[in-house]
Amino acid sequence: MAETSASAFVPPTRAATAALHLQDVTLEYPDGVSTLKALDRVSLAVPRGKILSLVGPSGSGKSSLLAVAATLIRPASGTVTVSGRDAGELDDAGRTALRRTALGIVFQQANLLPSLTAVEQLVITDRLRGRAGKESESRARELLELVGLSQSTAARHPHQLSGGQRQRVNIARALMGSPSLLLVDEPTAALDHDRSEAIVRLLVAVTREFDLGTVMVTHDTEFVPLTDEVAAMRDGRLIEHGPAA
Ligand SMILES: Nc1ncnc2c1ncn2[C@@H]1O[C@H](COP(=O)(O)OP(=O)(O)OP(=O)(O)O)[C@@H](O)[C@H]1O
Repeated sequence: MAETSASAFVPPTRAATAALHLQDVTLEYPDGVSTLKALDRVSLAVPRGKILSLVGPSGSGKSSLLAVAATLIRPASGTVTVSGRDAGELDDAGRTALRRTALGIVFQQANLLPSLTAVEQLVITDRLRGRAGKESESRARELLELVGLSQSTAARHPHQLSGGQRQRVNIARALMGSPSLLLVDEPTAALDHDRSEAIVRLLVAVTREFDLGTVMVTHDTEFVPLTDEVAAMRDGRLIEHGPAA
């Protein structure tokens, strides 16, 4: 898939509909007699069609931000809006539905089911959404091809795939639900230099292709300039946010 430039034009109306909008989000954990602020009044918007790198030292709050954006944890205060919907106004069932329809999550470990082929890993997510049939399988095959996996690779089980191929299956699986927001946690942690670069380039390409807002937590600052924006965290606070280049 052809990659477009990082400065690709985004029409103002589309840019105005953020895939993710955090406003004054604070998340606290109990810490002995006091509380620890894992997120301290974080405000951040990620427009559709853009990929943001989230960087910062260990313990700075990156995973906490992803968990709040994924609506897996409710913040103590502030608002989390995914694709125009305020997650704070939804009950558990509403948040689960939001995750299934608007969110794609790529965890650091692929967490693929050992007994399923690559194509089956994608099809099963459609079954969980109450969809099934031939259409699911053809969409799964298309997505696997789009992320660079051949039809024969699509028929393999996880133990027959390389780390980079497993990560590609992981990304394709996150795209099955046609999300508007893609959250990616350390996608290159287990990969060598060239495979890491290829995965970041792939994330940039799918961000464009599917008009996603993508947040990628990364320690690999070398590949940050391939993305659109960078946000840096320290001690639960967003200390910098601007163009990645
Ligand atoms: N479940 C929890 N209970 C208590 N404290 C937590 C919990 N999860 C995270 N923390 C604390 O919140 C802070 C932010 O942690 P978080 O995992 O978000 O950081 P991070 O930037 O993702 O770190 P890393 O790069 O090491 O993954 C840390 O001080 C951490 O110890």
